[in-house]
Amino acid sequence: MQTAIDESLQLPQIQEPRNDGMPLDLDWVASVQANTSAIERRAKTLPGRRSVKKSHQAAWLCKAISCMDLTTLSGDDTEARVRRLCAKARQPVSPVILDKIGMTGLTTGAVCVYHDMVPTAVDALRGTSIPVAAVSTGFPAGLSPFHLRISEIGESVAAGAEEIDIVISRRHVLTGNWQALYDEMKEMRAACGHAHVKAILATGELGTLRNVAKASLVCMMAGADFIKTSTGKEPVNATLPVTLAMIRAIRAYEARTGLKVGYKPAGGISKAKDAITYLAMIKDELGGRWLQPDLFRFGASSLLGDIERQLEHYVTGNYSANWRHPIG
Ligand SMILES: O=C[C@H](O)COP(=O)(O)O
Repeated sequence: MQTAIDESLQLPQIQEPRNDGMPLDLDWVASVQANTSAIERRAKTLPGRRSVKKSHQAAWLCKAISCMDLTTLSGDDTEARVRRLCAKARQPVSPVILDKIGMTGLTTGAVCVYHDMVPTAVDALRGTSIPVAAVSTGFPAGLSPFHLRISEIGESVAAGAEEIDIVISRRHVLTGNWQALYDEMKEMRAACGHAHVKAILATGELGTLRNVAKASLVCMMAGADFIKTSTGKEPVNATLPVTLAMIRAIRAYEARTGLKVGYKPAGGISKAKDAITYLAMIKDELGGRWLQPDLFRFGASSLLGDIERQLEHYVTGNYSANWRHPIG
């Protein structure tokens, strides 16, 4: 039993130039449109458009794992929980199952934790190439004093985080203060240094898809390596319409600058079939190159459990109980 790896899932990873951003182009921002009803119509058709079965489905699910920021962001996180999460990131699926589908060396794309847990995660992932992502800048509201948000980034990087998920000030979007958003993002990107920065837009709090598209563009102009939908703490987190608005902004930015920016839907993605819908949408709208962990991540705390159940079903014909997958 071998996974039929679709060619697009296996593209050799080419090192992309980092997005260093560009001067803020307010005319471009002002011209951004988002046709909400057309986007919503298209998003509705997506779940039924592509049906992948059996070995192809197993391959797509392994791809989803390799592009996952396995996350714990709870007030009651402990070092022990983070160590268990990291063990899961190293070996996300039982070796017996992976052996049966002919897959080796599978890990998650990263582990994502609060700043306080970065040293524990770095220690637990030593000897692997799995990066630690830290949510910094007063996550999730992003309303702590700006100088503290900047120093939190520096501390997370010093503690070993290679990726920093920052939260933007939603009020800059809601008041149309694009200059303030650009300046804030640019300063945060500079504070990250060599660490890659994911800009969390908190799209559920931005009001309109047009705002989402504009905020995406401004963050990319200011040098975001990734744009990310949500903290997971807003009332509405990742959705397909928001994804379409954001990835079309990524496409427009690449067309204008030649630079590829990554995309991270996060919050509320917990089903394997939803993960496949997202991957298919990315492939359709941005192309197969984006189906690699340097350009695409799921931010998810419970998706891995459902993917494991589906892979186990593929191999054994039986579904395991949820309690057998307590982490991820
Ligand atoms: O960035 C990741 C999110 O906080 C995870 O959200 P989730 O717990 O709904 O999967």
